[in-house]
Amino acid sequence: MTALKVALKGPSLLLNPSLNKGSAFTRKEREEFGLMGLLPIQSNSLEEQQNRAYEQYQNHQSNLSLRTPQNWVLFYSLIIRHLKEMFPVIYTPTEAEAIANFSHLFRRPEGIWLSPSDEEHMEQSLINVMDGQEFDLVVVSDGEAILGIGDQGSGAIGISSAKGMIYTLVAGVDPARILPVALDVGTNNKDLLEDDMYLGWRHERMRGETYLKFVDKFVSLIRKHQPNALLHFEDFGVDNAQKLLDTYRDEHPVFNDDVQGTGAVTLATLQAALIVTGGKLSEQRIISFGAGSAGLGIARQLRDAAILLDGVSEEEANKLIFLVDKHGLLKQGISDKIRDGIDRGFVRKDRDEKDIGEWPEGENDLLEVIKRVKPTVLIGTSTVAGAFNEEIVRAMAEGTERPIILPLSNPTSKCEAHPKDLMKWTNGKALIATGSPYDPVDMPGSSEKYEVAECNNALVYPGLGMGAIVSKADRVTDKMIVAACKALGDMSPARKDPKKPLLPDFEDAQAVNMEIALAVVKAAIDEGISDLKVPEEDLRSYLEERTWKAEYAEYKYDPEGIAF
Ligand SMILES: NC(=O)C1=CN([C@@H]2O[C@H](COP(=O)(O)OP(=O)(O)OC[C@H]3O[C@@H](n4cnc5c(N)ncnc54)[C@H](O)[C@@H]3O)[C@@H](O)[C@H]2O)C=CC1
Ligand SMILES: CC(=O)C(=O)O
Ligand SMILES: [Mg+2]
Repeated sequence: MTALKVALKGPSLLLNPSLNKGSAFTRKEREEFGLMGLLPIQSNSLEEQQNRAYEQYQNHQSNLSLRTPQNWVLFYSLIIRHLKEMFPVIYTPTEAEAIANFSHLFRRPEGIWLSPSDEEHMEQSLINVMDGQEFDLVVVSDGEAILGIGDQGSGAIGISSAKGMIYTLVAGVDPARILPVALDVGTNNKDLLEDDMYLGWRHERMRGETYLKFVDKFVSLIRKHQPNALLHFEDFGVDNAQKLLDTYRDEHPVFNDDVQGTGAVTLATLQAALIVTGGKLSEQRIISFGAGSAGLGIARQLRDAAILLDGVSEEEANKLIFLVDKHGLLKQGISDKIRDGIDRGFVRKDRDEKDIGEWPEGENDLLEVIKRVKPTVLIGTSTVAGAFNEEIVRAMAEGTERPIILPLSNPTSKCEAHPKDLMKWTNGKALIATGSPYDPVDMPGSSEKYEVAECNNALVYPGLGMGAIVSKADRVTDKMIVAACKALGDMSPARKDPKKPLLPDFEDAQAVNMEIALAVVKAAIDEGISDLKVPEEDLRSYLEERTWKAEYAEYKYDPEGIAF
């Protein structure tokens, strides 16, 4: 193996998470890099370091200490070794707690914060953090709708970081080539504004034209300094998520995870469930409870898939979906309460399909909608914990043999239902997937346990993004997303055995995302938006060669070598 040329020495090397090996520096490296005396005398293997770190992790009072790692190889290799156990700690549900307490837990900076109060320094701030380096990926959040915990102001950096870490863990995007960004545009979260320790801009959240101009300046600077970087939008508020995606998606490779990633993972889940129940997508009656970024993203993805796969018209496809938000069913009679930006095609007529008939005047709640629609699929992205209660679920189970129920709100404390209750109330008939992880649950009438699939965009976006990065596609297109979706759906364990979970386990997330990335690269080439000239049979090894591995390289000092 050829040695890596490294330009940093002494404490600067130990403080650089990309190059730091901690106690794994060899005696030879310690002498060459001015590290003698800066580390205890023993030299460890990566495995020995992992064992120590795991012991510390197990003994630690709080899992929140896992933030801001000081040695990336150790950090990522440890999590990969215990993926299933540790994934929820760096992601949902623990990440929500870490973000909510961001200003209290803050120790070391990560990524970059950009704020309107320092707008004149925006370009220089980016130049400072980029330090002449090229990035493959920029993950940005403005913190308005973090998971289901709402406005978290400058704590947004936590979700940008976590989503970036998952790109590395699951798809092998080089962590040194990922830039997490928080757009600190103020907050309307009173608790934060009243907290003396709050580290963000103490200002009400910026809205309207000034907000859009600020974001536009940021996107223009990214396009200027990092013209090839994939721009991933995360946890923007519902009024901005789709708008920003529509504004930039034809200009630059951009991706909104809550809209597109959630749509993709949910479609893959549903396709697997339909193999078990034996129906076509276009024959379903689907209720999407919560019509925000995720709920609408899912509705659009399902509608588009019904058109593409089952050949139905757009009008027919729109009618498959019943959107229920906080004012009940979105129907003509409550038009004044329906947010701008919701596709009018999803708004139901006051007199609906034959067997549904006239909707009662006023607001029609979820129970009313369930009783009339007799849905086969119920999806939750409402952030309302326990919304799928016993009455609702039993009413659904009366109208369909195998109810497909997907309570997707995160973190666990916001989930619409606990899978064990769904199993109980449907007498073991429900097909379930959730947004956060759950332990297997009892199945009434069976000695076996039901493994609940985790229907979280993290199972699909890393491979999708990696595919976009490696193919150097100049946009992220619907066809690339459909390819990702299909690749994921094809790997569903339920396809082979209906008792198995609807999606592959997160334990297998790396292998799964390799297939997704491959499918996305092929789709980009087929669509003519990638100039990659690699024969199809070599694409897998091409992709593997570009996958970052959590392994140490041997170092050799060179003043012209790498320093980041
Ligand atoms: N499993 C997954 O992969 C994903 C899960 N999510 C989860 O979905 C939830 C929503 O996320 P976003 O769509 O980004 O947020 P959002 O704020 O854009 O949407 C939430 C929607 O729920 C509606 N809502 C609020 N109270 C309601 C009520 N009582 N009844 C019906 N609807 C109500 C809101 O009006 C809004 O339209 C969050 O918990 C988030 O963690 C989001 C993205 C991916
Ligand atoms: C999974 C995700 O993106 C969310 O809960 O917002
Ligand atoms: Mg999200």
